[in-house]
Amino acid sequence: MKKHIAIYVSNKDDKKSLIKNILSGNLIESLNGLNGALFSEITINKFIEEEKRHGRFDIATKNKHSLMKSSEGERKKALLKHLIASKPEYLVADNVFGNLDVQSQEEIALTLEELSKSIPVIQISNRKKDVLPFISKVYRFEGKQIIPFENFDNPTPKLKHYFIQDLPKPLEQVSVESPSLVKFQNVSVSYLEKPIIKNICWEIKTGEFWHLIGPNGSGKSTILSLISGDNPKAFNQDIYLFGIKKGSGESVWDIKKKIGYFTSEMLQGFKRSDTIERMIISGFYDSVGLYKYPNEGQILKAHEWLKLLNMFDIKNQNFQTLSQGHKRLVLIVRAMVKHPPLLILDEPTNGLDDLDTIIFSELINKISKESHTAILYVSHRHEIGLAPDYIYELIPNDKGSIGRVLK
Ligand SMILES: Nc1ncnc2c1ncn2[C@@H]1O[C@H](COP(=O)(O)OP(=O)(O)OP(=O)(O)O)[C@@H](O)[C@H]1O
Repeated sequence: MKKHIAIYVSNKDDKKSLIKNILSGNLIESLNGLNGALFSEITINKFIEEEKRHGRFDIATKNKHSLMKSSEGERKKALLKHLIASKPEYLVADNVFGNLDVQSQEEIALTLEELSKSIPVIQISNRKKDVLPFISKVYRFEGKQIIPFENFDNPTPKLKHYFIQDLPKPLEQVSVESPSLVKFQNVSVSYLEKPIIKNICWEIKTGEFWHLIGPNGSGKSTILSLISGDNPKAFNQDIYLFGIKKGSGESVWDIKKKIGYFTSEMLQGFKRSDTIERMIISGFYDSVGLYKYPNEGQILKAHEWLKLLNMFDIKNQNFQTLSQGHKRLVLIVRAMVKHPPLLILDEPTNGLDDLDTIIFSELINKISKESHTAILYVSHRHEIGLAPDYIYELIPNDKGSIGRVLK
């Protein structure tokens, strides 16, 4: 029998160096000299870069799309197939279930279990419940070594109120024409004759907290791009944003002013170095990075948010020195600092560890309770403790996904 292990990492650990050390054969002696493959978003991003820069399409998804045009789940499944075909001698599987719907999680777990019969699988996970059933031993990454994780089954300790202070009030209220922030009336989208969504009717009103769910490829990102992006498919559709019909004069820029946006993808390859304080202030200007001189009111407001995050004392520290979990909190506050009417969180907990997820949920619940901002949270995960008011579900269908309100 092969020895399959999991390495449980927190967001404070240097996962990249862990992966590098495993693949170089330095960390796990039995893998030394073997040819390993990496199943990770890191690998997907490398292939996407190849598509963009050199027009190389080494991996095609089930729908024969390039990775760039595929949904997150489609990319992941295609990558695993590609890696298995390359016959590696072991597999490092990182964040196995991130971005995957329930059915795809089961499929990938089965594929990995099958693979584990012929080669060793080294799983890297920051969620206890994600550890694969065939794994025989769990380790932690400490310093430059891995050590057995004693008491792995003990539950993550409960935190009591990480955020003590009230949510800072808005500096000035962003004005909207109507309490109806997003309204879709019979919206349908197809790509190259393939129907994606069909007759979607949905409304998000001021202050509401929505969770958008649906299997991989059901059209969640498509819906987001109709709201916040410049997806040309939005033309000639009955889409109303902040009370105004989309395409009737408001620029993408006008719309973006009213939306705070965070996706975990923002952290991938984000190299900009700026202080934590300046990162937050940049949220007043809808830019990542600060190119203007902020006024005193903005600086003081940013300080209130920094105090809420318990980061006031480190406000001049480089953003890049923060852990993955703390970087997320800063970027969510950056999206929220101007109290936008709508805050979009696209797969915000992908890659977040158990403890930081609890803190994330507390912040989002607090924003929902103590502000007028509506929240649109898009994720496959139902995080424990996170309390959306409503769930909107996309249900795949040959004629395009249909939608329904679940609660
Ligand atoms: N520009 C495009 N051209 C062609 N097809 C596209 C394009 N963008 C998206 N698609 C297809 O539309 C479908 C819906 O994709 P979308 O990304 O909206 O799904 P999703 O629900 O967000 O999936 P996931 O949970 O996997 O991220 C997918 O089959 C995808 O391949």
